[in-house]
Amino acid sequence: MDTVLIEGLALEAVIGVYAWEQQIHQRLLLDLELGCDITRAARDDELAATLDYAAISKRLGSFCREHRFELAETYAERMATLLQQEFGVAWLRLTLRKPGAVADAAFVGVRIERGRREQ
Ligand SMILES: Nc1nc2c(c(=O)[nH]1)N=C([C@H](O)[C@@H](O)CO)CN2
Repeated sequence: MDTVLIEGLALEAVIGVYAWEQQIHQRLLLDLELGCDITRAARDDELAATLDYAAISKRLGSFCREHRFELAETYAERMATLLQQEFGVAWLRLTLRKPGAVADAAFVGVRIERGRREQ
């Protein structure tokens, strides 16, 4: 299966289990691998035949502006569902990092895979 990539997408979100975290915006970093057969897009040089990484990046930015959750897990799961439902993504691997959340770690976060990966 081919893959459309988005790496290091910086998102501003209200996230965190503590009350003070619900009062501020924090930066999240998102890496996405999106399963997609790019054969027809490449053959026809046609954006409409593939996943538009610019449109997806923009939509995820608006999603973060419209929602607030406590857990990284919740953001990850909800963004995966959005990608499946709004963009028809059959398989995805999503890594969500929360830089600076743990003082001695460069990143903390979650990684999930959803859907069935075709060969
Ligand atoms: N598995 C998780 N653990 C923790 C989360 C989380 O979202 N998932 N969040 C926090 C706090 O919000 C933390 O990021 C603030 O320092 C703690 N553990």
